[in-house]
Amino acid sequence: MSDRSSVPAVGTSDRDLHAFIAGLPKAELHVHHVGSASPRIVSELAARHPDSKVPTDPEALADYFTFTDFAHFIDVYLSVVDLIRTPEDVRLLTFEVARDLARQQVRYAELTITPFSSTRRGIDELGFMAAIEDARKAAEAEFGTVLRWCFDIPGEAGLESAEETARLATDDRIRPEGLVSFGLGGPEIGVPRPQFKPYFDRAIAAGLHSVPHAGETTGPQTVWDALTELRAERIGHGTSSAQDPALLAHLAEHRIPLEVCPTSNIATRAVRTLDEHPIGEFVRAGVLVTINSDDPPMFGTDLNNEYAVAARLLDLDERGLADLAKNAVRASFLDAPGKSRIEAEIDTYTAAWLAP
Ligand SMILES: Nc1ncnc2c1ncn2[C@@H]1O[C@H](CCC(=O)c2cccc(C(=O)O)c2)[C@@H](O)[C@H]1O
Ligand SMILES: [Zn+2]
Repeated sequence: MSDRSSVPAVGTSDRDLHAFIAGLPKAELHVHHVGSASPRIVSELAARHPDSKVPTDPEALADYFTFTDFAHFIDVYLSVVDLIRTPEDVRLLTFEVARDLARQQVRYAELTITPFSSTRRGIDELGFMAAIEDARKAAEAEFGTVLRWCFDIPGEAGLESAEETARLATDDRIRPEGLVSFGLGGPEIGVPRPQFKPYFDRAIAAGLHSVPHAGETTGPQTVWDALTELRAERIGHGTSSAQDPALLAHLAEHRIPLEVCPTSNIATRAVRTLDEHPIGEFVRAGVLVTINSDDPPMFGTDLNNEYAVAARLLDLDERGLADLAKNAVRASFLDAPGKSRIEAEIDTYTAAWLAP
């Protein structure tokens, strides 16, 4: 544990809370595969494919990852998608993302992957699936971090992308063993959720959980649509739910967790400032909140920093942070023994930290 001898005995300094967070065992439920490519991974991929417009120098990359709005973010995101061209690129990305998660004491992560974006760029579908599975098994063996997949439809790419994603997620000859859920991402404006109902129905019938993004860049009706049409079990972001008290009450009553990604919402300009973030309203309404990082290097954050942001916005101490970490474990699609194991680890870690 860290050196805590120089901090006051009463209360907790920010430095102490950061150290607590850094060692806290965590689950990450909302993080995108390509959006997790660190500057180191981006540089390595860009060096493999020097014709790309993505800068390799970390300082230039920080500038490149400054977004004017959500549409600009998606443009930049797709330029990084363009760097992933072979199954070996996919394997490298996946394994290195797991390494970055493990360093933050993430024990379990559901990684959102958009296979359509890779197969339409010419990567062989079976090669793609073999690459993520190979990385998943190697990462679990080397780091002890368990990875699971959410395949998401990039909604703006149209129903063709929905059909392709549903096919890849439900065909027993193709779907990877680590797949647990089915999602929907990308811009929401002009991409109504109900049109994706048949694809979610197929995925749910194949045993997958429904976890669409909704209410990130449009109003609460999108969240209602995700619940009623797509049978969402968790909501990606759900930020605009705060505008609808009946929706908040519904989320609380039905124990539908929100995957909150505070820094992402500022970086994409979905929310103006952190102080205006509705996370406090969610908690006060009794909604189960989980803390996530979305596209951490692109937003200049990581999961530990998101917990620190949450601690500030919700005025949490160590016990409050441990409860948040347990929320994510409970809201995950990990099996019951796996959940109990991580929850026990969180309790043991917190008790040892707080012991006099
Ligand atoms: N905060 C976020 N909120 C929402 N989504 C986010 C977020 N972060 C990352 N994503 C990812 O962005 C993808 C978008 C990809 C997309 O729209 C698109 C459109 C047209 C063509 C193609 C193509 O591949 O040719 C792709 C989503 O599928 C999702 O996985
Ligand atoms: Zn997302």
